[in-house]
Amino acid sequence: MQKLAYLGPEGTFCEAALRILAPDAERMPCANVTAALEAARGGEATAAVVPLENSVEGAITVTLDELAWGQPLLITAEVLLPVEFSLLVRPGTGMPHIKRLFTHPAAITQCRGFLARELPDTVVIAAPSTAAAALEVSMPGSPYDAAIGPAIAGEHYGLVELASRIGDRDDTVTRFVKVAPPGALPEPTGADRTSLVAFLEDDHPGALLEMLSEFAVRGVNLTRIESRPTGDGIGRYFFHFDAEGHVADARVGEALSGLHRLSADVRFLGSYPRADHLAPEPKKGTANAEFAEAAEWLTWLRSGRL
Ligand SMILES: O=C(O)C(=O)Cc1ccccc1
Repeated sequence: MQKLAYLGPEGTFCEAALRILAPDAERMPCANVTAALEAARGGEATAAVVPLENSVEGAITVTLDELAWGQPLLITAEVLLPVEFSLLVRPGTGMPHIKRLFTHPAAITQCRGFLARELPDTVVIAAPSTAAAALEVSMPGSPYDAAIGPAIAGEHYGLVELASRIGDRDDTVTRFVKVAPPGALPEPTGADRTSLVAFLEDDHPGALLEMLSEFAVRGVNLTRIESRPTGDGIGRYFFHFDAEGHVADARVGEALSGLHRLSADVRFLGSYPRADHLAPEPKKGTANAEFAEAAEWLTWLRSGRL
């Protein structure tokens, strides 16, 4: 049976995502994203499930950075989870009692409107996860008066739901990914996504444009692009790309070869089925059969037997 490390403790959104991806897996809750990924790297877990991006706030940067550095891991699956936030308190706590609130930074940014409107004077403190915050608030003598998290975390830790659906938008979706040590890639399904990281070999005008052109000229659509600091000083960045298609697709494979020619430092983060099952229609001239036909034509030219 597979054992999946995830951002714990019990009751996180991450656990809900894991249950969708692998209902029968053994679960290994971890204190943070780094620990979950380390468990997958070290073999204590088969794989890890971690949050990657959010439809309102964008990237979960700790995940992007952890995947870019250290021992390589490959994304093998993704899931899109609608997230609903609840305000969770110990029984007997009312709104006026909430002086200190504890929750995950992604929940803080997605409940900004509610916090400004209903709890303008409350001090908001970042927690390792929503369920870690709920667990902490449930402790007698906790320095925190409330948590924001999934209703299920409130139930699990004996808290009361003082308000529900407090997110700024009620259609917020978080994308979680399953990552495993390098191994066989998931088969192409026709509706896939490929993730990678590219470091600039030398900084010059148009360096990013050159990278983007590798995708553009082959009709590969990007679904996410992110720049992250390398840590080597102000102005030094590397890039995350999510592209439509599978590395087994000629257009994606050729775009990756093109990137490799531009920069020796390209980290492949996997090709895996899209959770939304959207299968893009390849642009004219970029289908696998068209690449194969063009390669045959080139072989013929090179043979000189015109
Ligand atoms: O803390 C959690 O429950 C998580 O899974 C991370 C998170 C927090 C807020 C929105 C989406 C994911």
